[in-house]
Amino acid sequence: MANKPATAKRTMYYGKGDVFVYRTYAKPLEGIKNIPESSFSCRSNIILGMDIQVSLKGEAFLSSFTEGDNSLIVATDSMKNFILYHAGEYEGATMEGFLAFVSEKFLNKYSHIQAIEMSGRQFPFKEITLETESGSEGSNKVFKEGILEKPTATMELERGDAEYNVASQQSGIEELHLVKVKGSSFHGYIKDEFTTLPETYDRPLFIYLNIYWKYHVEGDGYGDDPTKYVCAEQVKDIAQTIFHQVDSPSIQKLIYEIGKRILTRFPQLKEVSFESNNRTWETILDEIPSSGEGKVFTDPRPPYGFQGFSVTPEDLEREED
Ligand SMILES: O=c1[nH]c(=O)c2[nH]c(=O)[nH]c2[nH]1
Repeated sequence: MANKPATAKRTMYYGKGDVFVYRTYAKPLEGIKNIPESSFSCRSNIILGMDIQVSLKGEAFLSSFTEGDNSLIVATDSMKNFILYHAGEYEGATMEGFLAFVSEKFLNKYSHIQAIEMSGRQFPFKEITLETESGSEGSNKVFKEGILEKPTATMELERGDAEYNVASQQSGIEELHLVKVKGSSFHGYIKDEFTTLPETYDRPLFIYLNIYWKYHVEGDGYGDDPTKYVCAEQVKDIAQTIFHQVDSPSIQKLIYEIGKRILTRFPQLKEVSFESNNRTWETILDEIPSSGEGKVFTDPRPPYGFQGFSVTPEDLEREED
């Protein structure tokens, strides 16, 4: 009889999302490398705020799906408690470090878990500024929420024969919304019977940007050695600086330039990747006679365009040659 084809590994996981963790007075993140594009130097971590997601994987969970046998189920409610309890135990300074710490604790505690995937979005609380007789200074007690862009992290830890292995790891910053009112163009694209878009030599380029990065050595992303840690705030500042400096012919070229600068500043990274959206405003009035360069725009109508691209150190080497 012919051999049966090997059955593909089935999808199977369960977990908890939106585990909101607010840890106060975590260890400050200090001693990061300074870069020319950013004045960012420290996260006080007076509030380390995170929205965490956890998924557990393993063959041991099969009977819970097929038989309704819950005897090996860690209730997702207990997962939430586990994460919150360990937020008090964590002695490090980064969300990446916290995810790694909790993942390891889960695998230690429940030997039937084969792999655990955790991800998080950080809420950057910013201290409010107080005006005093000697100038303005930051409050160390009152913080405001509401900055759009958020640092992210995701990792998967697998149980190996002798040790735990990091199956994947990525850090990022999401929801960076940037508009450049002049100095961007888009022309030279295919013109055929489907083309209605006029060429532009100076468009108001509005982009939504998510940027992600991976380390050569996963542990560098935990922040235990702050000189190796890449801060989302610095990556954001690089993206903003390049957007200001480069008169881009397209979003494609713009994100490539941002990626190269990030890899130049942080050689500990093996990849930077992008998801970008084009939200360029629609021009209503191209000229306002009384207002010099003034124009009037409105939000674009759907649909929107997008790009995905990753940049690696080989791109830097190729350009050096
Ligand atoms: O930067 C851009 N890249 C494109 O591929 C594209 N396509 C389009 O219609 N507008 C733009 N802008």
